[in-house]
Amino acid sequence: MSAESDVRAALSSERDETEPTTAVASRAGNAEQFARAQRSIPGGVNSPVRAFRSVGGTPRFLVSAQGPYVTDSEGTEYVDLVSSWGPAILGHAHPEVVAAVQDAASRGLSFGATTPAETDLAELVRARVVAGGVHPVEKVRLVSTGTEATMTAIRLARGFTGRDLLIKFAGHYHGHSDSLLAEAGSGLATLALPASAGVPAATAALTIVLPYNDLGAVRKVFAERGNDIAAIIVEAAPANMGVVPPGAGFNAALADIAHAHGSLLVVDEVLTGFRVGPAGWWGLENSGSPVAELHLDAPGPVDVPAYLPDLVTFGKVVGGGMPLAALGGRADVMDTLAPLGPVYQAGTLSGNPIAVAAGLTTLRLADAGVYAALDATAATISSAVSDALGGAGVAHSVQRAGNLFSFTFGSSRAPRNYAEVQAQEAFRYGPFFHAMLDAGVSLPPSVYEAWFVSAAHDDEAIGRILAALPRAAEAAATARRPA
Ligand SMILES: Cc1ncc(COP(=O)(O)O)c(C=O)c1O
Ligand SMILES: NCC(=O)CCC(=O)O
Repeated sequence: MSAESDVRAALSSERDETEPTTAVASRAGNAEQFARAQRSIPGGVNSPVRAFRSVGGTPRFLVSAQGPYVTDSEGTEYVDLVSSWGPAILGHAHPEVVAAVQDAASRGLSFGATTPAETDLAELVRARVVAGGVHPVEKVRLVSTGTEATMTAIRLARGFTGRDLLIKFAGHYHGHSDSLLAEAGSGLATLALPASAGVPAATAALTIVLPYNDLGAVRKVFAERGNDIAAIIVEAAPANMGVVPPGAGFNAALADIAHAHGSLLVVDEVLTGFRVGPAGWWGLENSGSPVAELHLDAPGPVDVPAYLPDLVTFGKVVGGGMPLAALGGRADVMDTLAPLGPVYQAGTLSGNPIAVAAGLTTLRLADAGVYAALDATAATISSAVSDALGGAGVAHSVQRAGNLFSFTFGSSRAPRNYAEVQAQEAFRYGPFFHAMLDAGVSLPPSVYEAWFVSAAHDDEAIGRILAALPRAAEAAATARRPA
């Protein structure tokens, strides 16, 4: 008997009767997997957005992913429009990224010490975030999740300004730290949770939630409490209540208002950063791109004033599919972080060498051709979905922010804030989603999430999506409002 089979025998003698072996487990179907997962994991998921709660049915248990496809434990392949919620811009398991990860792993999984490669990544982030020769990201710190990046950014803003109040916008999601969960988008929107239990009232009271795209509301709060406000935090282009692009000049006005009161502007590019363009949404807004394409509400090209964020947060693409995120910004603010300054932030796995290798390789590969492919694929798919819905008589609007897009049902008027998003006929999405899934296309399991394309979505993958649309649109058309 080999040592391995000894260990297996010992383990199986301790195993409870219902617990399958790994070999059986990986062959079991999705329903069986879900039942098993729910016995050991709350709700069977490690992040609520995976739970299919708003669309119903059984989550697919994925075992592999390659290019534009994911494969579940039943061996069914799906064209993937979740892309790991954003990171997979090159498609899944890009060979060069996998090779970089394997190479890094062979040299050690984690050192808990400084490495040359993490400086390479910090330099690359600084260099890429540029418009008109201006680099707003002067210094960078690497962390492991987007949640940590925004949590650290607001602590830093509070420490730097010596003020406690924060402004966030309804429907924006910045991860799950206590200060940022009020009226948050993403899974809280999907589950219709106004906030999270467990956040102390005293903490929640320091976050002022305002309606999005409403500068009057921002000006009013600053007029009343401007001297106590540490920062405004805003999704660069919101994509966690579906996609709701900022009105023309909105972000620039936020910067002006904050700066006029000695507050900071924290622009959250965890989702948009290095996905919507090489320099993120800030880069698009400030690089002379045709503004009408960015701000769908604008009648034509608009002269959007340039603005500078004080802090910017990154996640998802910057880690190339590994747990890595970052915050960066003004050197004087960033240097308030320990060990130089009094604001503490740390992490056993911060700047993990394998994650850094994945992020560096992904960013190096994400060239102009990749962004052109993402934009073209997003345009093709979003127009085709809109045509199919229109053909089936489903009133809807398409929202786009660069290559991010989503749809709202029930009206052709594009929503501009969370209240307008919530007023839609969300019940049409579940049947639409399941018709797509049955046809082998995996969409985000919530109407409140953006769709994510990759540069690996080729004609074959796009063809499969287009072929699935007529029946899905029909399913949306015939959906009935729940009693
Ligand atoms: C805009 C934004 N900020 C922050 C986060 C939190 O990132 P993470 O899930 O890595 O904690 C997300 C997504 O999850 C996001 O979309
Ligand atoms: N747009 C929503 C997310 O990216 C969140 C992913 C997660 O919380 O698992």
